[in-house]
Amino acid sequence: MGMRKTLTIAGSDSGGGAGIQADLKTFQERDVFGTSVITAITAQNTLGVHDVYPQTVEAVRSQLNAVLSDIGADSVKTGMLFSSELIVAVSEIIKAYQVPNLVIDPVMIAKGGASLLQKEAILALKEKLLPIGKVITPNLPEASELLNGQSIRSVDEMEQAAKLLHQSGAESVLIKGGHLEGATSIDVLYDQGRFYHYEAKRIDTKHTHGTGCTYSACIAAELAKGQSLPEAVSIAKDFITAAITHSLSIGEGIGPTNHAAYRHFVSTRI
Ligand SMILES: Nc1ncnc2c1ncn2[C@@H]1O[C@H](COP(=O)(O)OP(=O)(O)OP(=O)(O)O)[C@@H](O)[C@H]1O
Ligand SMILES: Cc1ncc(COP(=O)(O)O)c(N)n1
Repeated sequence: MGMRKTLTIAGSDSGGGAGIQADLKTFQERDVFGTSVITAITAQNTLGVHDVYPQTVEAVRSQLNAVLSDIGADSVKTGMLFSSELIVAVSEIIKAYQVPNLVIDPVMIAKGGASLLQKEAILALKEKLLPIGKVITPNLPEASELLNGQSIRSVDEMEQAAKLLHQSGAESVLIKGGHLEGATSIDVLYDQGRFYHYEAKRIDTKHTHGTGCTYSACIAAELAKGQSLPEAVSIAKDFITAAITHSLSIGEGIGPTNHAAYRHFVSTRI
């Protein structure tokens, strides 16, 4: 069969904890061959985003064509897409190459508050990308934004929101509960008419830079290897929980998660 391949289409985080860097580190840990298309360069560290340099549509198209015309992909994840013109270009090319297993992480705002997606791009995300995705993985503020500001404050409301996002065109929906309070952190998956809950002890740490990126990258890697979506999310939940448990105090601000933690402390199973 050969090695499975996963493509990330995302922004570069010079600080190494989120974006393209988190994705490629995760792919390596999960034993898939990682390729990348960079949508924007961020000058970023643990204290925040200093600058954002979006790439041109031509630059993004060219990278996508280079990867997909030769190497191909068994799955793909999108992270920071920044603008509606980049979303439209990415959607068209993914569709043209019929890339399977698209995981959409609808990255909108960095932990420090910097905008990673222009407000007017949300419509393009909903209309162009959502309908071709296998699963969308919003956190609570992102799910609210996609549902025109509807508040989500409990697991029941997460279930309702997941169903609504499915009705608006997403095949499956994983809403992440990292932003809820409580002793555990619960994520809700709505897949093929069923709800799945993924629960882990809430870890008391400020070092959570790149959690969403790492989680969706792991889901994409597992889908590339042929896991079902509920199983891929289950493995990714264990992977991200280990990465947060052993997160790194690097820099003065919000440190990155530890991508090697699952391999070191939980399992040698791939
Ligand atoms: N303190 C924590 N302890 C345990 N699990 C957590 C914690 N914070 C987040 N998680 C888990 O990490 C995963 C990512 O969730 P989160 O809601 O943080 O995503 P996100 O906000 O998109 O991440 P990012 O801020 O990187 O974009 C989810 O599985 C969530 O439950
Ligand atoms: C390039 C890029 N992509 C995504 C994130 C979100 O990650 P986080 O919310 O953990 O800062 C980020 N900060 N930078």
